[in-house]
Amino acid sequence: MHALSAHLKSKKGNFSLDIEVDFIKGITGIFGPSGAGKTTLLHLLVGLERPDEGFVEIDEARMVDTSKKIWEPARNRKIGYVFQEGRLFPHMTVRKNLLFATPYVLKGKQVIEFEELVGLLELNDLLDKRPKQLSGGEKQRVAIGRALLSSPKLLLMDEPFSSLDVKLRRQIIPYLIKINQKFKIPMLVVSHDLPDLLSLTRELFLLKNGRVVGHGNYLDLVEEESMLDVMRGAGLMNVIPFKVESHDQKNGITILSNKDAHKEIRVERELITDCCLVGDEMNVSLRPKDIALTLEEIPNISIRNQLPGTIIKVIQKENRNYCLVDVGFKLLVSITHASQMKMNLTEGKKVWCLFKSMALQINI
Ligand SMILES: Nc1ncnc2c1ncn2[C@@H]1O[C@H](COP(=O)(O)OP(=O)(O)OP(=O)(O)O)[C@@H](O)[C@H]1O
Repeated sequence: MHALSAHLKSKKGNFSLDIEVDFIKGITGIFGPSGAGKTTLLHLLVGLERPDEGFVEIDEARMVDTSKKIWEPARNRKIGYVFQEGRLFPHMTVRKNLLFATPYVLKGKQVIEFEELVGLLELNDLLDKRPKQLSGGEKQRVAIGRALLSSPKLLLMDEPFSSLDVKLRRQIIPYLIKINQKFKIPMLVVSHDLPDLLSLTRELFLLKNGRVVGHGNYLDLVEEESMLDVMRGAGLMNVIPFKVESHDQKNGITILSNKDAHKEIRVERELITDCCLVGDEMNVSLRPKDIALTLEEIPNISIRNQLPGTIIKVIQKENRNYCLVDVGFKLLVSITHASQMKMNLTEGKKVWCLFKSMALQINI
């Protein structure tokens, strides 16, 4: 069963949108440069704009079909929508804002408990305040809570993290992942910040000029030169799932392991006992420019991580080249054109990827 299936066409001035989206479950990211049509797409799905042509189907039910003159208003679509700027009711307290959508939920059908949600989003101390007394980040947390309390079949979020500081992102991102896994609410998240989006999901739709130019797993998409171009300005990043294997207090390091890879891989990170226990799973970011390539392993060097791999793709850009290296999972490495020429880095070549333990950033 498809959570969402839609094909929409819309024209606004010089801008035309013609987009097909289809997904079943999990979290899907929508990434694209400013003006690509991300917000317009969400508006069309949720019912804030009418398409010139097309359909929207949620859990196999047609919400919009221009050929059959079907048009369900937003309130019937069972879509939770978190606006870019939150958009709370200014005259209501946080509690009333949160509870606003719940009367629509049939008794006994509500899947998300108010108390549990308030606790997880840290809204307890805010319940009696009004939106104007809240910071941007607090408003956003309330907006996310309100959307979830309507027990939607689908949750759409437009730049949900833009006003949150790093600490709150770290709290909310794992919560959204948990919500998605626990309540099976599929989510469509729009962002122009790639590292943020990749902390949530690697399943992406890439939008440009009102069209879908790519759809699939981030690491497969970066292999396509045209898609790499769409993503390049937005902070290309490796986001790798790891598990805390052990903490070595004596040497001040934490060992992380990745068992999703086609071979077991261990890396070292500076000790991270403050946030993570043995067994915890997390996404770890590693910037392509923080990885060096060598043609052999280097003993007696302070760089703690050296992973052998094979170059599967070389992408040449003006003054910066990219190598996609299979080390068990795919790593995107950025190198200068001069290094590529000097080391004769070509597809199929065996290399070692070197990165300092400090280059591994714990996202969540
Ligand atoms: N009412 C309108 N009339 C004419 N053009 C419009 C109108 N609203 C939006 N547009 C144009 O539609 C295009 C898509 O806008 P949209 O807000 O969907 O993009 P976006 O990808 O969400 O961008 P951003 O990341 O900057 O929010 C833009 O070129 C915008 O100028």
